[in-house]
Amino acid sequence: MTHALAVDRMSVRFEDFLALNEVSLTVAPGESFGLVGESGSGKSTLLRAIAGLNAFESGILSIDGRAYSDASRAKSFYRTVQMVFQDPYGSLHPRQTVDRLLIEPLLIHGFDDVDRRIARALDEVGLGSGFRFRYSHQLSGGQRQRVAIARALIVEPKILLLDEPTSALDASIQAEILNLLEEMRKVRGLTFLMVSHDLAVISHMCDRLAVMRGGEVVETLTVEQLRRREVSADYTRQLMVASEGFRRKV
Ligand SMILES: Nc1ncnc2c1ncn2[C@@H]1O[C@H](COP(=O)(O)OP(=O)(O)OP(=O)(O)O)[C@@H](O)[C@H]1O
Repeated sequence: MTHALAVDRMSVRFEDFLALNEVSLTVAPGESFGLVGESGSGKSTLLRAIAGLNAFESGILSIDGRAYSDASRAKSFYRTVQMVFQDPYGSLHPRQTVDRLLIEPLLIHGFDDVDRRIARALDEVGLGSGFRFRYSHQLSGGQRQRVAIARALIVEPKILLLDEPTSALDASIQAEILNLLEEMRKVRGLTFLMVSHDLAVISHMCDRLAVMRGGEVVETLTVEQLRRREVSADYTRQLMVASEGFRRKV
């Protein structure tokens, strides 16, 4: 089977600092794969390197069996792979209308039938056409993240890279956005690679996960193994205890 996404011994260096050290993982078509680990462990760096936002100094990235060896990405790459960032306030220009934000990727990728696609995208993310000519700064955090998801999905990608897509949102809104993403994945048969610091979110959303520490993958396991506590690395156990301790306090 061809993997939707495969990373083979990928390393990323920022000057003297090795932020990613020979990281390997594979994600099957339609799978949802999680990345967890303490702050600074390299989760975002991995996503950004896949998206071409950071160069990687060695290793191979394959998407649908096609290999990429550096940061250069053809436009067609972004029709297949889209990224949704943590902070919808930072990722969407505040002085642009929703219409403009959605039209841009359609024009870049040469789509026609723009009006119909925008209407459909807004319906799909639960906003509706009433939002089309609103400015991004007039929207709530949850509404902005819906626009960011619509913007990513409007070019009909196969893979979504999700970098803490709900952690900047209120707890009540987080579940709505996670449910929307899960619904989109099912309806469109998408593949997810998703970063979260929250093991409960990963366990709800993902099939498998990799635990990262210090720029390396400590272990890869299924969510079922995580639930049954069949983990082999002490570090994964520490993460589980930390997240349960936090949950008991709230
Ligand atoms: N552009 C950069 N220049 C220099 N160092 C960087 C750069 N981007 C990330 N780093 C460093 O690389 C390491 C990994 O950062 P990264 O953002 O990938 O961690 P993370 O696991 O996503 O953390 P968090 O959960 O806090 O977002 C950190 O030590 C960070 O300071």
